[in-house]
Amino acid sequence: MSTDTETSTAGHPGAGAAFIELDRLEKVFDVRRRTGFLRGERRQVRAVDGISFRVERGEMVGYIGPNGAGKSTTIKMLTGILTPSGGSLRVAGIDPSRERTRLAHRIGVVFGQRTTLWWDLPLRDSYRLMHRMYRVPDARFRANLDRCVELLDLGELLDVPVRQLSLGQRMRGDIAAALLHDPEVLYLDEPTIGLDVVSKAKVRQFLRDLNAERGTTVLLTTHDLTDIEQLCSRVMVIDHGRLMYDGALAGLHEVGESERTLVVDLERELPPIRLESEPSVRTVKVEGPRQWLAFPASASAAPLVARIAAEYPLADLSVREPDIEAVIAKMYARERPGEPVT
Ligand SMILES: Nc1ncnc2c1ncn2[C@@H]1O[C@H](COP(=O)(O)OP(=O)(O)OP(=O)(O)O)[C@@H](O)[C@H]1O
Repeated sequence: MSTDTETSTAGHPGAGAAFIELDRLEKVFDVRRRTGFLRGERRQVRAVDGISFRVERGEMVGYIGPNGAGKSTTIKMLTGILTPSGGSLRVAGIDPSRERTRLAHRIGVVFGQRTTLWWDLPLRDSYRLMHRMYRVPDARFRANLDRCVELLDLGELLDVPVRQLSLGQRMRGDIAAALLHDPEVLYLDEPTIGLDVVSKAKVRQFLRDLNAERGTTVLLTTHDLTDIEQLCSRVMVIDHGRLMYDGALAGLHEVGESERTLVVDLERELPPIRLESEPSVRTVKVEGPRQWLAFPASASAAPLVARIAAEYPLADLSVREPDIEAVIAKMYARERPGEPVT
């Protein structure tokens, strides 16, 4: 880990500054649009519109919102790729856009949709290049690589060119690449997108262990609320560049009145399920022996499943999580647009 003196004071709760600190951060893009021959108009897009928050060292925080909400723009400013138009920003006491190279040694980034690996090289060679680029001491590099190879199950893949890897294999390869230089903070942009259930579970378990064992701070962007549920004690929701909510996931479900759906397969076609003891449960759709029941996302599915199993001939069932867009749409319906809910 780094011996930088700034971090030793900046990272501790109560010592004044948080590990990541945004104060009324803004990013405005100038966009030109052609409206006709030799004619165009200029427009400003406020991608990030006065966002303030603090993240303490070792926190795992979800950063979610619909498409175009401003998540990637925030992460790009946190890494120093983009310079803010207004407000201020510090990561480990460093201003990212001014000292991007110094910060690069202390952060790791994974973009689910793009790879930082060399397409034509085997994973092993990409890692060797990163070893040189980040000037990681040999012993530390080997220890980090061995650990990632073991926990992310990369042993068989090290000599395979990146372009031949499946999406899940490539994602695990990218996560390892982001961690070889021992970053103190990891930004993950959709790390489980397109992965199957087994790969998702593997990635989530790895991130949990990383956070518990090394205290790595994690900021996670995802459209999958299960990622947040399983990894983050705190979630921030943004929309139209503004912070709409900052708190526990359960609180978000309450504020958004979001619902999960229980998909029930009965052994035969029956009238819509009615549970006298569960007034908050509604049967929203029936198709042959399959029925869809909506229930509050903040409630546990277990008692509901037990009731159905006791009263109906149950063949199979599954639970569907609400999607982020639906949760936020409901938040909008209740709150005035643009105002943080907490
Ligand atoms: N380089 C750019 N030039 C102009 N506008 C941009 C640029 N980058 C982003 N934007 C705009 O800023 C807004 C926020 O985009 P951003 O990529 O941060 O959203 P996002 O929350 O990451 O969305 P997604 O979930 O789709 O990745 C959008 O309206 C987008 O069109």
